[in-house]
Amino acid sequence: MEENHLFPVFFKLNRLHTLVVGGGNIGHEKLNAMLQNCPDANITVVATWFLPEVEALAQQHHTITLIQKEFSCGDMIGKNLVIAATNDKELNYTIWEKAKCSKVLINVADTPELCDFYLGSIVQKGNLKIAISTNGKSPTVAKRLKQVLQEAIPDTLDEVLNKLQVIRDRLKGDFTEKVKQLNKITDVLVQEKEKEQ
Ligand SMILES: C[C@@]1(CC(=O)O)C2=NC(=C\c3[nH]c(c(CCC(=O)O)c3CC(=O)O)Cc3[nH]c(c(CC(=O)O)c3CCC(=O)O)/C=C3\N/C(=C\2)[C@@H](CCC(=O)O)[C@]3(C)CC(=O)O)/[C@H]1CCC(=O)O
Ligand SMILES: NC(=O)c1ccc[n+]([C@@H]2O[C@H](COP(=O)([O-])OP(=O)(O)OC[C@H]3O[C@@H](n4cnc5c(N)ncnc54)[C@H](O)[C@@H]3O)[C@@H](O)[C@H]2O)c1
Repeated sequence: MEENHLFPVFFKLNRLHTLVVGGGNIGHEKLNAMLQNCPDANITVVATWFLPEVEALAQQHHTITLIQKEFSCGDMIGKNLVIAATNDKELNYTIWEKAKCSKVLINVADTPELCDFYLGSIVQKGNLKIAISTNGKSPTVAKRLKQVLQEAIPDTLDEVLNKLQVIRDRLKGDFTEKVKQLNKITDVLVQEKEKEQ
């Protein structure tokens, strides 16, 4: 079976500065995805025009800056991540070239081969977050799987996480002993599943 070699990480987008080039459908989709995960994400959107939905997001989130203009190399200065989401493939390629020169990580929405990272489909339940990737094979399947997992994971799991955090903070002993105790307490989570089988 083919393998997915992507390595998932969870970025703190309020501590980074992201540039999105393009404020149309895809710019909006990517902006929305970031804000649903991190409402105070620090994002600058550069585009020649913006969808009203993008303008509305900028109104709701004061950490979003919209700059109406054509992309220029200077836009890359001080950015950590870039998403190229214009409808101009050549321009997206130029943005990729500039990102490479500046050593900035880039996602080129219309060209997976040029992407340093993909956005995942995200399941959210309180403190729990699961990121899904299909290796770029089918974002639609990623979305469907997200819906299935969103339903299947009980809301009470967040209470479990909070209680475990209290226990974790109270546990005494050295690191190995703590890990042993936490594994013992949470053993029931896997035992229940084994009983069903
Ligand atoms: C997960 C999600 C995150 C997000 O964007 O928030 C995401 N795409 C989502 C939706 C979605 N995207 C597309 C459709 C239409 C149906 C279809 O094609 O299936 C739908 C479904 C819909 O909208 O219902 C079209 C599409 N997408 C890409 C291309 C380019 C290409 O493949 O060449 C094209 C064709 C453009 C064209 O044909 O013109 C590329 C990428 N899309 C990815 C992520 C990355 C791979 C993720 C993975 O590994 O699975 C990757 C590689 C790069 C990236 O964008 O980061 C989000 C789920 C939303 C949710 O969870 O609700
Ligand atoms: N990755 C994905 O999930 C995904 C999904 C569907 C489509 N796509 C691809 O994404 C691309 C964008 O599609 P769209 O529907 O958002 O297009 P769109 O026409 O809705 O928006 C294009 C945006 O690019 C901006 N733009 C164009 N030239 C510019 C310039 N010189 N400087 C600054 N901004 C400029 C426009 O101002 C506009 O905001 C398409 O190539 C499409 O194939 C990707």
